Amino acid sequence: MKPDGKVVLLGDMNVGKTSLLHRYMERRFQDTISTVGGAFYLKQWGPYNISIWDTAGREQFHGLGSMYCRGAAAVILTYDVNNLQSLIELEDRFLALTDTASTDCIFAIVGNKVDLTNEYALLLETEEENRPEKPVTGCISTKVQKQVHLDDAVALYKKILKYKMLDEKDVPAAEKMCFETSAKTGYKVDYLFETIFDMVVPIILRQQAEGPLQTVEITNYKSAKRTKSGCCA
Ligand SMILES: Nc1nc2c(ncn2[C@@H]2O[C@H](COP(=O)(O)OP(=O)(O)OP(=O)(O)O)[C@@H](O)[C@H]2O)c(=O)[nH]1
Ligand SMILES: [Mg+2]
Repeated sequence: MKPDGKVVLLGDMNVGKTSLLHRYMERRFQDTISTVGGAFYLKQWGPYNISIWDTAGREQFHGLGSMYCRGAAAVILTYDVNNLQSLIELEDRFLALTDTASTDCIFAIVGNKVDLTNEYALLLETEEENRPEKPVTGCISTKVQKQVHLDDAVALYKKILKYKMLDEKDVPAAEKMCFETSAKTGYKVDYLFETIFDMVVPIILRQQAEGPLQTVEITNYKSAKRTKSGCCA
């Protein structure tokens, strides 16, 4: 079975791409090992099958990135809110990989590991209804000042629009496409993926109306046979 649409997670090593996807699909957080190559999950969304690709952030796998992005309907650019360099890398190293994505690809910018910051308690209070499954306890002494603020992500989003020569009027607003998450606690993880899936549906419809040419995916012919997740290291 061929997926109807494709979502790709990109970002530096250690920012938590695998953990985010794992949290969303498996509903838990556990130790990860640094990703080699790439792997994907299939998510049923209404009548559609969406493949969500987890990529390797390590430099030596960089060349694979544009292959994974081929025909993508959405790209989730992920950084670590406690690591400014990881945001800079998105612009310097990862943005160009999205040249192979679908022409109407949507972009989300995600700052992960927000649970480690001293702002997290406040975020929880103001987002009462989005509380994680389990309240976070302890570790207060290890909380740190956030290094990257939402404004920085919004600024990057605007740079992406420039790079893609898109008009702000024609795309979702920056504020809507910049997220802060915690794969560890689950904070905003469902919200992130489900917002993206909803936005991907019209792109799938458009891709299907235009025929398969634009979305041919060499990468998953073999592994797509598997129902849950595959690996093509
Ligand atoms: N506190 C905290 N730790 C996290 C979070 N997400 C991931 N981590 C930890 O950060 C480390 C890296 O997470 P991964 O999910 O493997 O990172 P990755 O982006 O997939 O890294 P590569 O596969 O090398 O590109 C692991 O030790 C995770 O347990 C989070 O939301 N909060
Ligand atoms: Mg990984």
